Formats: sequence, structure tokens, C-alpha cells
Amino acid sequence: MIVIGSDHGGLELKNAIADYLRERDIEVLDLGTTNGNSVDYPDFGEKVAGMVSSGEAEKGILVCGTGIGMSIVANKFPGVRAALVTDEFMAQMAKEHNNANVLVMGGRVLSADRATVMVGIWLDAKFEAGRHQRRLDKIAELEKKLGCRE
Ligand SMILES: O=C(CO)[C@H](O)[C@H](O)[C@H](O)COP(=O)(O)O
Repeated sequence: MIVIGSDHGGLELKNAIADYLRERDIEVLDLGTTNGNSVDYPDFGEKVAGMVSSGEAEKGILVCGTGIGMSIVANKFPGVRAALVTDEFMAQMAKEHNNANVLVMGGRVLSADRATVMVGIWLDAKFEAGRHQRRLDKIAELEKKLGCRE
């Protein structure tokens, strides 16, 4: 299951990605937004990243106008590795090197055709582990260390 969400700036692209995932027989949990009314991206970023952080969902996809706001929000959540990607190479690296569990894209940046290709690349790529796992372990350690601060 992949949990997805957007603000109004990412609505159209989020819906196109949901269609693409369902065409691939992947279960989608769409947490909104559901219409073009102006909303605040932190509210939807929290829902999606919260489910990935808690382990309720293995992967998430977030879309706002640029993807910047959503990636800022999602990376506040322990265990979330959110990658804002703008091309196919970044989508591949997001999995191979970063094992990103949340993919973030900009609805005002990417066409639906290109973005869905990038989602496919991210889904099909394999985490390379090795030296990259060592780096992810350091990120996890940082989360623990910083989480202890008042
Ligand atoms: O947060 C963003 C930028 O980091 C998103 O692109 C938002 O979608 C954007 O800021 C919303 O802008 P709007 O003028 O309120 O439509």
C-alpha cells in the first residue's frame, strides 16, 4: 500500500499518480486533498509522513506546488527519508542510495507523464545498501541524538 497526499498545488498530479499506481495494481490510500480549494501543505504532509513514520504505511508520495514545502514537513518525522525529485536520475538515486520511503514532487514543476515515469523508476529501483546503509544508520543516529534535545 502506498499512501499519498497533496495540497491544492499538487492535486492534479497526485490524482494522476494515484491512477498510475492503481493501473499497476498497487493499493493506494489517498489522504487528500480532494478539491482545488486552497489548503495548507503541512496538514497533508503530516498525514502521509505520519503513517510512514509509524509504520502504518511502507511508502508515501507527497505533491505540492514545488515539492519543497512537503519535503520540509515530511523530513521532520522520525524514520522518514523524503526525497524531492525533479528528474529520472534523482528518482533512481532516491531509492538506490537513499532508500527514500517518501517521494516528493512538484505539481507545478513536472508533467503527469514525466512524474509517473519517475514514480515507476523509484518503485522498481533497488536500494544498494553497503556504504549507503552506513550513511542511513548515521541519519538514524542523528535522529536519536536530536530527539533527546529539549
Ligand atoms: O509549499 C510549497 C512550496 O514549497 C508548495 O508549492 C505550495 O503548493 C505553494 O506554496 C502553494 O502556493 P499558493 O500560492 O497558496 O497556491
